[in-house]
Amino acid sequence: MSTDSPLIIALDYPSLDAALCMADQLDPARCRVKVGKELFTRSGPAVLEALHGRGFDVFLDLKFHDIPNTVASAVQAAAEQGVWMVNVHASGGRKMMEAAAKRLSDHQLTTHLIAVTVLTSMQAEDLQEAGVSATPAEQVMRLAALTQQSGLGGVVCSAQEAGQIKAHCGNEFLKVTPGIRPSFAAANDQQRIMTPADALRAGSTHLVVGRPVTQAEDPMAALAAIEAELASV
Ligand SMILES: O=C(O)c1cc(=O)[nH]c(=O)n1[C@@H]1O[C@H](COP(=O)(O)O)[C@@H](O)[C@H]1O
Repeated sequence: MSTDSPLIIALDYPSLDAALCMADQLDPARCRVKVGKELFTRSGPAVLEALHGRGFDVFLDLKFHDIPNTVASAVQAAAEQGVWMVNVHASGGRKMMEAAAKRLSDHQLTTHLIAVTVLTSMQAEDLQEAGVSATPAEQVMRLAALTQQSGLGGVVCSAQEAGQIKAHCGNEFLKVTPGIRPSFAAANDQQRIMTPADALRAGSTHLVVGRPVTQAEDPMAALAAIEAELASV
């Protein structure tokens, strides 16, 4: 099943059971789900099978970053398990991204391949410490352009950069934005944040939401509040 909703719920849980407990409250017609490093490392591919069996589109968020052949093979392995979307780190460079994109097209695999630009938990001083003198916005734009030139279909960025990416890379290029924080939620470890409605207005094509829903006292009420906010855009 696919959905028109831009929402992707991050199932950041320490076990398959906990993730499926949340998934069973969600509706695949109203959102997609994301499987990240903790859950996948604990559960393995079983979680993908379980979520696909429940009708969800799955974003496998393992942020591959390695030599071109290794990343291409990992992306192929993900796509062959039927995931809707998979990601790599754009800072792995053009050759790595081109190899991954080529591997999917050589095997007629239609999984969306996107690249993380600058993590939403980072701000200017974090980049400087890592030897990058550009501002987060400049670095995101540089990596988004490189991602598009390398043949990928979109990026992970913060919603604060989505508008500029839309202007330079077009409407079709996906802007998947974590760091979404409704007014009722805490920022946690996120730095470059935006509310759901503002993120959609800014040009995000997909909104990744984790703790504001999964750690809420009433997750379904939190999700409904976010949906109501998005309906007003
Ligand atoms: O690739 C990602 O999904 C990602 C990239 C990024 O820059 N920032 C980011 O937060 N994420 C993921 O998005 C989710 C955000 O979760 P919350 O902060 O709980 O809403 C987590 O699963 C992160 O791993």
